[in-house]
Amino acid sequence: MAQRAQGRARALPGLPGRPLTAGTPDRLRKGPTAMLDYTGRTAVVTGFASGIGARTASLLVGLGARVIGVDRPGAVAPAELTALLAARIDADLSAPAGPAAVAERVDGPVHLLVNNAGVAATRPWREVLGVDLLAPRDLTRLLAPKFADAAAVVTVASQAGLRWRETAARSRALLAAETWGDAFALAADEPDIQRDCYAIAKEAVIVDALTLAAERTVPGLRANTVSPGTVQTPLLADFRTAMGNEVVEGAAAWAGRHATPDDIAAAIAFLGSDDAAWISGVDLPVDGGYGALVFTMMQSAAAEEAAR
Ligand SMILES: NC(=O)c1ccc[n+]([C@@H]2O[C@H](COP(=O)([O-])OP(=O)(O)OC[C@H]3O[C@@H](n4cnc5c(N)ncnc54)[C@H](O)[C@@H]3O)[C@@H](O)[C@H]2O)c1
Repeated sequence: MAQRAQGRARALPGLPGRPLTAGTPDRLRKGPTAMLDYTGRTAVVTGFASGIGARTASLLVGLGARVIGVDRPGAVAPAELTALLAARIDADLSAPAGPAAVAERVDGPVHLLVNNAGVAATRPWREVLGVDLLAPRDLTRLLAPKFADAAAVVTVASQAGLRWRETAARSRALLAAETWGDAFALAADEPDIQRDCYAIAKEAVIVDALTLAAERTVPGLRANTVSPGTVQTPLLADFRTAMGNEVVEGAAAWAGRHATPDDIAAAIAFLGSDDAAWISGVDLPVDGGYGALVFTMMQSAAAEEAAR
């Protein structure tokens, strides 16, 4: 497998600051007993045309997977990456017909679904709730009949969803909405949801994975999320607009850099692999430790407050 991966490694058009390479990073090439063996596995990656999704798709191909890439109609993907895919499905995941079309067109069995497509709060709140929350929720369930016996879903959440434990009741209410219209109606009455739509969508996908793991709604499915801090992708410019440069650069200044798409793709590939067979219902922060810093700062602030 490692040899095959090595054979496929070649340069793809770059993402900011780093060439995109189809293949396995050196640190993952460990010979015939290598971890992360995706030989004979099929993975569906949404938002594959750019950033974290592009890197994840190329890494999974390098690890032996048959990868089906999903992105919006007209999304421009590196041609070399598209050539490595088993199939590309064009679907707009900002409307309920999107996940339904993907589930219909995917040919299974599917071993891994990576719900990665996402937009920032620079977009209208309905679009953010659709792409970042309702599409992953629906696609995971609609693909259920096509999942292999032991399958995994990894959804890309965010450090912005850090408060998911405190806000789980709101997340559950959104997740319980039968139709997208019902979810939008709920949000229409809550200015908070509209204002913080990105963070709220990410909190909810973490709670959704936890619920899938606990309730075994889709039998045999392991469900996990990864929560990146800031990542050097085209979306970072939108986060600068939505959150302000200071917030975006603050985390990177502390950690020494933004994450690269490689950092996130490696975590996704691990959680999706058989090597993570006993891991389900976990949100994995991939943020250089920044979340830990925020937690300890909050603890200190609470202790100071209590001492007053
Ligand atoms: N970049 C960061 O700093 C960061 C931080 C935390 C979490 N994330 C999350 O990582 C994921 C990937 O983001 P990225 O940074 O690689 O961004 P990106 O913009 O490079 O990639 C996002 C991909 O999603 C696709 N997409 C967007 N709307 C879609 C739609 N309606 N239908 C189908 N596909 C659609 C885009 O075409 C694109 O290919 C997102 O879920 C994002 O929220 C990113």
